[in-house]
Amino acid sequence: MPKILSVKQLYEADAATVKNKNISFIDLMEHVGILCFEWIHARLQGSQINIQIFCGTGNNGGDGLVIARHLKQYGYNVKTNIINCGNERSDVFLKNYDRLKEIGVWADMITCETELPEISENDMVVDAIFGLGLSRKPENFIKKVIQHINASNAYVLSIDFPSGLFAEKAVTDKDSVIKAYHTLTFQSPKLAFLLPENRIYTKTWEVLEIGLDKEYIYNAKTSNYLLVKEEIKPIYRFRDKFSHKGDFGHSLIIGGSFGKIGAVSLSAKAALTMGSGLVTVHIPKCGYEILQTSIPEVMVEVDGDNELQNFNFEVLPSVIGVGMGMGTKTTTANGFKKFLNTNKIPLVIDADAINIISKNKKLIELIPENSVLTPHPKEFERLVGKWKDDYDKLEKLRLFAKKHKIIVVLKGAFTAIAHEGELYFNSTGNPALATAGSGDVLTGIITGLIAQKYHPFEAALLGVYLHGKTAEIGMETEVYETFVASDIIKNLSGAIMDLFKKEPPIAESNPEQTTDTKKTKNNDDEEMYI
Ligand SMILES: NC(=O)C1=CN([C@@H]2O[C@H](COP(=O)(O)OP(=O)(O)OC[C@H]3O[C@@H](n4cnc5c(N)ncnc54)[C@H](O)[C@@H]3O)[C@@H](O)[C@H]2O)[C@@H](O)CC1
Ligand SMILES: [K+]
Repeated sequence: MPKILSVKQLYEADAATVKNKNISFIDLMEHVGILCFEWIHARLQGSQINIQIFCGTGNNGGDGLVIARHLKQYGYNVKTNIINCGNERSDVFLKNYDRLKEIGVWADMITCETELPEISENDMVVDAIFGLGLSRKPENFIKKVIQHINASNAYVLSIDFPSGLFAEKAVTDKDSVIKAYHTLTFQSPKLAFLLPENRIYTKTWEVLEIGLDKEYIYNAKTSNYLLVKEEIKPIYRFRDKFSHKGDFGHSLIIGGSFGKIGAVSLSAKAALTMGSGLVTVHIPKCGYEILQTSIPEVMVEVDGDNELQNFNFEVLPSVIGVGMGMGTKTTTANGFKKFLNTNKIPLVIDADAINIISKNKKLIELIPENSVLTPHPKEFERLVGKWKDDYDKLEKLRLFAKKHKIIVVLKGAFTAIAHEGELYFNSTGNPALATAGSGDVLTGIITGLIAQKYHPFEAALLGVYLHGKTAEIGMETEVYETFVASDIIKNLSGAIMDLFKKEPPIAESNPEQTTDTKKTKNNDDEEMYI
């Protein structure tokens, strides 16, 4: 599983690479710079637009100088600007400064006194001011340069990080961070790119595999992972030829109220389509005919007139998905509490069931171990209270799931799945999933998987991944707006088939050979290399 490494680990990986691969740091930087150059060259194809490179004086700036040299040697129109306000310069920055001079290019020094260079909106800006080494928020003159770049409307490509964005803590001054169109980041996905509050700093991003020491990375301990196809594929289980429906469990979907029977229908249909052997719904009487007519494969039990009150189901399910469209009326809340007091069956808890629990936190203790909760951020906030920033939110998520021995699926872009102190960020999906009923379908999918004896944690990983993938498949023929929750169910089959689609062969990254990048899909409409 791609690990999300910390800043400390990335520096250690650098050092381990230099030591174990017998490569100097300057050669490693050359390799990295060439990868970035190739990325740009593949897109510009020799186009004579103006490229303005802004370099700091650390190693991120060093990367910028390597990129500038290679672009220049390929005949591009490059202007290199060095932000020259401090006294510190890294060795490899200085070496690359000399190498640029050797091909006859003198970089422009922008000091605190000089005018800022003009940037046209037709220029391309390469931002190599700060990367991993950002130690404080950019201020004064450097902040002015950043604001100047942001105001230009030019296409900005950031190297490793949008300058001014911290890798591991929240931004406190939004005006001191580059707003990039795209970021080429090195070796590991960065936690900062997965947080909604940072979405304004880079529209899209991708990871360039720069060939850092594999052994170091293999042994590095982390509690944050990006969930990609390679890790999901082995979770999926093929069916045995002699299997029968009894092998695939019985899902019970509990929820619905007058006017909200659709939510249960979607969950039930999703559980069924995901492969649950049997599906029963337990709903108020007002939904009986709707369900019997709309999904003939599903069995129906009723309770209460317009909302649930007794939770007195008769079937013996393998798993229960509960809460969708259920409402939070006192009668329903009381029935749900009684149910929690006696229930021992694993649960997938969503929507109003989460809201009822939030209003009476003692109920959390009644949730069976290894149950799955699927809140969206607002529901999660009702459960755990407000957070300071997105980093704080993730820690709350990690602790909450661990403390209660449950799995929490915090929905959103890069849905985070928390289990035993670890976080898994989903890489599939797009804004098409921001549609009514999308969450109800996810609950149904996870319920249907648990019914088939997937461990609830595996069911959450596989379910979230497939749910996201359906929207990517949908965008082959539709647009975000027209994609609806039923389309998720319709595309489930395609999402599973996609797990086994052959990818084009991928070359290993090696600092001595500089032509490869590893590819995987991510972000809304860009490809991510990992
Ligand atoms: N980790 C890796 O795998 C590799 C990293 N490389 C590059 O090296 C970068 C890290 O280089 P460095 O450690 O030199 O760090 P940076 O180049 O990100 O910045 C460090 C310099 O900026 C100064 N600084 C930090 N915050 C400042 C602020 N707010 N105002 C003014 N000055 C500030 C520091 O004092 C230091 O001089 C990476 O981001 C990447 O671009 C690559 O060249 C090679 C491989
Ligand atoms: K940068």
